[in-house]
Amino acid sequence: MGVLNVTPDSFSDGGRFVTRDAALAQARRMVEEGAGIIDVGGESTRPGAAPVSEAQELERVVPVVDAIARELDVIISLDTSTPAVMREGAAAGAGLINDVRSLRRPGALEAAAASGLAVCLMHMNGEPGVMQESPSYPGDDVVADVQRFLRERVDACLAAGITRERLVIDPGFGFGKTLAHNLHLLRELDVLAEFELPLLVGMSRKSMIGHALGRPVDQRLPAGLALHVMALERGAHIIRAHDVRETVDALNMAWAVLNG
Ligand SMILES: Nc1nc2[nH]c(SCCc3ccc(S(N)(=O)=O)cc3)nc2c(=O)[nH]1
Repeated sequence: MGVLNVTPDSFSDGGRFVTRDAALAQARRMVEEGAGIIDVGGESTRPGAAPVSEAQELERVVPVVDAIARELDVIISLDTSTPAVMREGAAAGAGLINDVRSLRRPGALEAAAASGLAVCLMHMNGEPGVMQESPSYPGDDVVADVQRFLRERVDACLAAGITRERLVIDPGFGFGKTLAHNLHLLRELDVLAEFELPLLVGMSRKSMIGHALGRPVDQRLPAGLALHVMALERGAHIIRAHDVRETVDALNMAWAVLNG
């Protein structure tokens, strides 16, 4: 899954792909590099990010989804929590709703159900504005909290008529988690196999690398590849990354080892 931020303030590539043509060119490049999904996000959900209006998010996302759907043969994912973006993005040709808030906003569950699209449910502790301010978990057991949260969100989707074959789950690395929480979560990632659902992870350029190695955002690729290979080994099916070419090679090499 290639990351396409169409926001001016994204944490690692803010402002580079705001124009529709620049976004389409980047999507084309990621598909050429081997991306099977393009994740289009119009709201930065990095820690401390400013909220974005519905109109702004629609204006950023929908034209880009439309342009990609017209030109490229790739699954388009909507990185959004906004019902109107889910509706308009689906109409424009998106195939997956990737909601970091797991359809908890008013109207989101209904909009996702009505869209017929696949849905990724992701664990987040708090909201982006405050989630990294001393994150904590009952009994300091982040894994149990992620399992409990995802079970609850899966049940909410099933109750709303979103069937299991449309669901993807994600532990939400970096969303209200300390370095220790993120490392523990990756070490035990295979417990999420209990859901028997596709597993998505995204650790590309995130602060867990900065905290562990002291690397700035633009020097986190090697460590990100290591983390994503470990996630593959522990059962991840979809890897969300900025650097598609390098990630595809690392994962294909690891896959060759694992499957002989
Ligand atoms: N399914 C899914 N969708 C995602 N969308 C994003 S945007 C990243 C926002 C961010 C940036 C930086 C940090 S930090 N504090 O770890 O550096 C946290 C969150 N990520 C994910 C992810 O993982 N899954």
